[in-house]
Amino acid sequence: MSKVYDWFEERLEVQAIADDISSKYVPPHVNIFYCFGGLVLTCFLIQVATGFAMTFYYRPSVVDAFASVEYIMTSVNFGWLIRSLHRWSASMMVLMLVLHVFRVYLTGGFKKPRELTWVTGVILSVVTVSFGVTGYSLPWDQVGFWACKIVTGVPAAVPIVGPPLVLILRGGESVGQATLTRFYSAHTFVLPVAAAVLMLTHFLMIRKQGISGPL
Ligand code: HEM
Ligand code: HEM
Repeated sequence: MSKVYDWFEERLEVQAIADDISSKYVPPHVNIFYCFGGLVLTCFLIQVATGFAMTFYYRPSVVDAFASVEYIMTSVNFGWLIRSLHRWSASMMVLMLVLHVFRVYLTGGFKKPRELTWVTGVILSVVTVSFGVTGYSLPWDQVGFWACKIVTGVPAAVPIVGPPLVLILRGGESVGQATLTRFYSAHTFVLPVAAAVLMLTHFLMIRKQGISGPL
């Protein structure tokens, strides 16, 4: 065992990493409410795993989407469980996020020097809501279709930049295949990459500064 350790230590200086991890202690004022951020991350990881599993069967076409979700629910082994987990954990992620923001706000965790952690958090909350909005339309059922029509129409109220923004979101004048393709691409590629990068930044800053002090 020690030979294996020495081999890695000589090449990668693993002891320095172990020292860094084991030299940090949880301060006494940290209580159960400080778990909410980690719970948001846990929900996100469940979403990645169950969402990835569904991409094997889900078909992002206006003709096939609904039938493919029906197939996931009735024929795929444990498909009903995987989809239900995805649905429940999506709601839990938003709930944990709200509670996390309450904790940070009420303990003053956003104050100097943690402003940038708060800013990455604000962008993360927009990304999380966008996950929910795009995912909700993917089954292309009645609620999903009309939600998509309403949500993509909202920017039209903004002068000048609004109408072109609607075109970009819909991929055309009306909601159709181009819109579903865009929502699917956003839901399973653009947003996951954005979330991963933002979370890494969020965590690196928290790691560097340590948790905020007691009230
Ligand atoms: C996907 C979303 C998010 C994840 C995974 C996440 C994760 C975390 C984790 C694990 C911590 C460590 C302490 C704790 O858990 O309480 C933390 C701290 C923090 N988060 Fe988040 N967070 C997210 C969203 C947000 C949002 C929306 C905000 C604010 C608008 C925010 C602001 C902060 C700040 C300021 C800290 C440092 C607090 C301190 O040092 O006391 N985060 N976050
Ligand atoms: C890499 C990450 C993800 C992948 C690959 C993924 C994939 C999918 C797929 C294929 C569907 C269509 C199947 C269905 O409608 O049941 C879906 C639906 C959905 N997703 Fe995701 N997803 C991911 C992350 C997320 C996250 C983080 C959230 C929430 C904040 C979320 C919320 C939803 C919602 C609400 C639905 C609709 C569920 C339903 O009506 O059954 N997804 N996702």
